[in-house]
Amino acid sequence: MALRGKVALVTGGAQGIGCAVVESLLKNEAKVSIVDLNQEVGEKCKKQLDEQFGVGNCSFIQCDVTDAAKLQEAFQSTVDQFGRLDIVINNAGINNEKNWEKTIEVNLTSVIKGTYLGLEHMSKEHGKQGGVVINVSSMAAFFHSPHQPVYTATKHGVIGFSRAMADASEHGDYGVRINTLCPAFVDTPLLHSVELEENMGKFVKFKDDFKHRMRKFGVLTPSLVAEGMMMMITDSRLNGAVMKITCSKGIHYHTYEPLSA
Ligand SMILES: NC(=O)C1=CN([C@@H]2O[C@H](COP(=O)(O)OP(=O)(O)OC[C@H]3O[C@@H](n4cnc5c(N)ncnc54)[C@H](O)[C@@H]3O)[C@@H](O)[C@H]2O)C=CC1
Ligand SMILES: CCCCCC(=O)/C=C/[C@H]1[C@H](O)CC(=O)[C@@H]1CCCCCCC(=O)O
Repeated sequence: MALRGKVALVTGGAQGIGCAVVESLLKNEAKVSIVDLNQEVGEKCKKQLDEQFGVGNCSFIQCDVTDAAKLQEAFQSTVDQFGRLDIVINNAGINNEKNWEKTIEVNLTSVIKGTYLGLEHMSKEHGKQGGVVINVSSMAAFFHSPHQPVYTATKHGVIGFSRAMADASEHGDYGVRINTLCPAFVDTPLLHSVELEENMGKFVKFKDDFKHRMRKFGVLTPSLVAEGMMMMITDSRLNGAVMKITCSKGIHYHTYEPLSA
């Protein structure tokens, strides 16, 4: 599955799921722009990937995705450096019920902005060649919980927005596929935030329920999530798809009732 000649931008690409996806993209010969808030981790990630895949195949751009101007600059810098844009993965996300406004900004507002910026650089309505956008939601959009009310809301929103935009792209002949990824628990640093009062506020008292669900449902590896991501990137039939990844069923898709006439 060569992606030679294709260019990808991954937000939150410095660690966790994003880093696993960046590695998969590089393995398949894409060029990748890593966009992440964390300067130290991002530079370390790029150094490791340069050693593994050779210099010149990926770039790191330190950027807070909630800073609209910086995010726009990151997209433009990617196109300036690699000459085009074909794949956008809006992956950056946080889990903070105390600063819940920030959670909405990162997990939903910035996914919307990243999708629109992707269309600016990929859509046929802008004279571009087309492409694919993958927005990262969560199984929290299907199994709500008492300790992540705003995180849950943002992940519901990602699905609704992405499916509506997929329809808009089809009706508007944008040539851009827009799909959603919904992993269950994944073994990344984000998972540990549920233990912290600074993240969860008053909801931290529900952390035992969260940990019970982790034991019950299991914890995925970032590499399996990256495998699902690559499937949605390369399968040109998929637009408006909602991929679920769980320990019990692996990689599968949510099916929706067809719109009644
Ligand atoms: N870990 C899990 O159990 C699950 C995670 N997800 C989602 O997957 C996505 C990735 O999460 P993980 O890899 O687990 O988390 P992580 O915390 O390991 O990585 C997230 C990355 O996003 C970056 N980031 C955070 N805020 C940012 C901002 N404002 N601007 C730019 N970069 C920013 C961080 O620096 C970090 O490198 C998130 O959207 C998360 O909600 C979905 C389901 C399960
Ligand atoms: C706290 C940051 C990481 C959050 C990871 C995430 O998205 C968790 C979602 C759980 C939510 O908090 C409540 C749940 O039960 C969600 C996980 C649901 C997994 C269902 C698996 C079902 C199956 O295997 O059949």
